[in-house]
Amino acid sequence: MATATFHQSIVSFASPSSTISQCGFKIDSSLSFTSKKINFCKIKAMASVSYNNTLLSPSKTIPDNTLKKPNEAALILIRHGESLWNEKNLFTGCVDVPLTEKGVEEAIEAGKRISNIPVDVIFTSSLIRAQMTAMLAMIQHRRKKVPIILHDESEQAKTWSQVFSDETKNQSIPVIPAWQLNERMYGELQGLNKQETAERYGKQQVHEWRRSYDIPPPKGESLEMCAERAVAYFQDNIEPKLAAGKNVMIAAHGNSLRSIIMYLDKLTCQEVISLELSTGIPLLYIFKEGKFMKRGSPVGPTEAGVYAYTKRLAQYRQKLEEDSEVICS
Ligand SMILES: O=C(O)[C@@H](CO)OP(=O)(O)O
Repeated sequence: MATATFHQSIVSFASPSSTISQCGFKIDSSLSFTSKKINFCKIKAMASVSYNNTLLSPSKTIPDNTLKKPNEAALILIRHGESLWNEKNLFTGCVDVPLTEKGVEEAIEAGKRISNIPVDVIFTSSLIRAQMTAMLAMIQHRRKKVPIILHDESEQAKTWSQVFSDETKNQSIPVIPAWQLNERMYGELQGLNKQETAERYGKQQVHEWRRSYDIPPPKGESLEMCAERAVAYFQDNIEPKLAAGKNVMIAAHGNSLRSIIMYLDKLTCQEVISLELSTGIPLLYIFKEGKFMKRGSPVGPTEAGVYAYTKRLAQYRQKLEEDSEVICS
């Protein structure tokens, strides 16, 4: 399948897992998503209209790097490094667990791989494993700008975290946490061991909960429901930044990123099922003239291939264009 071939070198296997805490929404209200079926084909059409509109007024800011050209911006996606529950093979979802030592190393390694790619703004989920990953990765960056988490949960939080030097602000990168980028809420599976759950309910059932597009785990979110909030957030808050020429990094989770990649790569509901993301592997896209172009995953900061549009990717893109009529049900 095209998806599997394409992602061969940059993505891999499912990892372990997760509980409830800071999803930013209540289970009941999240379940109301089920009634609103997402139609990616429709979203795609709407998105290209808005890209075109936005690009009529190019960015006014002067880029401070060589990669950026008018109407062009880099987008880096990174799944958090291994978490303590990944290590224990527990369903994690929105439970807020930190990285393991290996996860810390993965984040640092990811940072080295992207250390030559400019980053103007960082979006993370509200979960610590994504935030740790973003911070550790940025410490490796060549520009040595300081990533600073923006706290806008209250007026006081905003006021008390103000910076009063323009020079210092210039040497900083805003980090915007958003619950919409959180991992898929795994409902009553959170905290359960994946292997034991498969033994109890059957491999097939657990595979369906984990990888089907529109079947939610008990009292949790399906990928479709996760996509509904993650893609909407991406369109409303991240695309405008890219259209304005800002280079963006997103540190998030296996499933919130799978849904965003589904949107960026125009994957069908069938194709996204076989898309797996490894922990701590950065993926680079170039946003240009209203389109997202996948550039692969930098193996090292100077890897030439990252900056070229490879034949394989071109063929994949062509196939996606040919298949663009596929309707997601
Ligand atoms: O447990 C989870 O939250 C996720 C990611 O680790 O697991 P899965 O691979 O089943 O999507």
